[in-house]
Amino acid sequence: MIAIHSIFESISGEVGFISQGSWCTIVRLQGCNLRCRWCDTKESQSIEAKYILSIDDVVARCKNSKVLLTGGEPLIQKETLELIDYLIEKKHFVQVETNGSISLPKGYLSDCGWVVDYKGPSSGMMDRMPSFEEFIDNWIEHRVIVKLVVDNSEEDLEFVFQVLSKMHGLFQFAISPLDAKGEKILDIVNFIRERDEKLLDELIFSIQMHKVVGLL
Ligand SMILES: Nc1nc2[nH]cc(C(=O)O)c2c(=O)[nH]1
Ligand code: SF4
Ligand SMILES: [Mg+2]
Repeated sequence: MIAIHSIFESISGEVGFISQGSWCTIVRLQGCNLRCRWCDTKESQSIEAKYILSIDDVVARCKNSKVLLTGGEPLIQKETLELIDYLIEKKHFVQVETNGSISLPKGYLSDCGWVVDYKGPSSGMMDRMPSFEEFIDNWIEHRVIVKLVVDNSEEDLEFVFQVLSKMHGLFQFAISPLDAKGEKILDIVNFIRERDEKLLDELIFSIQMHKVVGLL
């Protein structure tokens, strides 16, 4: 059984393995171990679930061939791995958004794409992140985009530079500015360009398309 906040159809609104702008089924899992200052899904933080469903039931409700698992934090429930495996067995393409604080069990591999946050200063959750070494060790064998949700404050910009300096070449990186429409992207581009222009080659800049168009 698995705790679910909601299952709905929407646009894949952010950077990921399901192309931004594609229609997909979104499964929002209930419960999160973090409390980011700027969380945009506070209703999914509590572990009190509206729905406790069987894995079969969740899969039956995934109408689209593309399924995006988000939260909350999907990896606080061990059943999530079972859900991923079963969706893949049923021929869905699966993308999981996870907050970066939780490691996968050793030896667990799957065909899903992972969008893994590494939380920076503005989240207030940096102390919950693993070291860069642990993070690399956990994710290096998986299909991963590392997502940095940041604003254009000096400390967030410095953080972006530190993460890219330590882990560049190992993952694809995405920068998702805190304003859904991306007005801060230009400041972030200019900052990185001044520090080390080559780092821009590894970056995807993302806005939150579902919010821009007014979808859930
Ligand atoms: N990638 C991605 N696409 C989304 N589309 C709608 C979302 C939502 O949070 O409602 C969402 C989300 O959380 N992530
Ligand atoms: S990890 Fe995600 S769901 Fe959890 S508090 Fe942070 S933004 Fe909200
Ligand atoms: Mg979201």
